[in-house]
Formats: sequence, structure tokens, C-alpha cells
Amino acid sequence: MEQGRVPAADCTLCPRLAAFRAGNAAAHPDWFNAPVPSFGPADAGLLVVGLAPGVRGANRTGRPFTGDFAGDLLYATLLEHGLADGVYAACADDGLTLSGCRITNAVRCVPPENKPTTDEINTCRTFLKDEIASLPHLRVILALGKIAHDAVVRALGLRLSAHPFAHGRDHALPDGRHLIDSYHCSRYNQNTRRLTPEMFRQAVRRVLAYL
Ligand SMILES: O=c1cc[nH]c(=O)[nH]1
Repeated sequence: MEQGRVPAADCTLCPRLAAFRAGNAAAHPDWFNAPVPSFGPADAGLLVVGLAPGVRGANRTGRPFTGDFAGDLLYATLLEHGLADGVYAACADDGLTLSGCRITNAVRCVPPENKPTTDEINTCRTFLKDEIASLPHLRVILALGKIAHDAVVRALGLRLSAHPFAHGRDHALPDGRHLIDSYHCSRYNQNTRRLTPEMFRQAVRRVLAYL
């Protein structure tokens, strides 16, 4: 269930993203083609923050990371650590549920070439801020990649210089919560072995210590 302020299905705050979405909707009317809502229970202790929906992944299925290459490792790791239940079948109606965990994106709409602009990240941060504020039991945020990390730090009103991104870093936040960084589980990072499944497991295990 979504809480707080969320983007409208026809959000036009980012003109370039709205135009890209409209083009995708014309070419693929059977796809989701809207700002992708967060997934997971509102009483989650963990919020996983990704970058933005992939065009044939979350933008098609309507669920973060679902159908995206990155989702294979993310959901497998969540299942392995008891943060998800069921079977991940890369579609939004696979019956998979999250347990104590919620997933969102720094940017809710699919960007061309997976690259949101600085303006788009800044504009969509209002929704990330509301998402974080709407989770009463939130204890730890897992940021996937530097863009997600920076968006979270700014959404929390903190200084990036005090909280630089580094894979595996555990940032103790002033309010007692924690921000843990991982390289994004993108195809590129996995293929280049910048992020291995074991490195990602270790980041998720760090998270578990705070739940
Ligand atoms: O960051 C990402 C990558 C793929 N799919 C998402 O929803 N987010």
C-alpha cells in the first residue's frame, strides 16, 4: 500500500520523462507506462532505494525491479534472507510478497537510456522524501548505487560531504537510523564483477543487523 504524497499516474513534473512515457505508451499500450509505485508493506523496517525503472522491466510490469536484470539478484537475495516470501517470476502478479522490506526508486518514471538528469532526480526527490517520512517503523535504508544514495542523503536533509557513497559503508544517521550503501545490482556492475552476488549478500546481511 502506498502512503504519503505519490506522483500522479499522468505526472508531468518532468517533461522529458512524461514525453518518454507517452511514447512508450503509444508503442506498448499493454505496458504499465506510469510512475512506478513503491512495493512492500508500510510497516517495513527496511527501505531499498533503487535508481529508476528499466524500460522493459519495472516500466512494463509496474513493480520496482520486476522484469529488470537487476531484479533477479535483488529478489533472490531478499528471498534468501527472509525479506521476501514466495517465488519471484519477473512479473507483478507472481504472488511474491515482501516481509519487513519495501522497495522504491529515486526516480519513479523510466528515463531514456536509464539516465535521469539532475533536475529529474531533484524533482522526484519530493516523493522519496514523503516515502521515507511515511514509514513509521523504518530503521535502515539500503541505497543501491550513488544516485540513490545521494537522493536519500538529500531527502533526509543531510550533507553529502558528511555521508559520501561507498559500497558497504554503514552511515549512522543523526536520528539513530542507518543508511547502508551497495553498488547497484545493474547488469553492467554484475557483468564487470564490480558487484558480485556475495558482495550484495554481505550488504544485505549488514542491513539485517538493524531489523
Ligand atoms: O534501479 C532500478 C533498476 C531497475 N529497476 C528498478 O525499478 N530500479
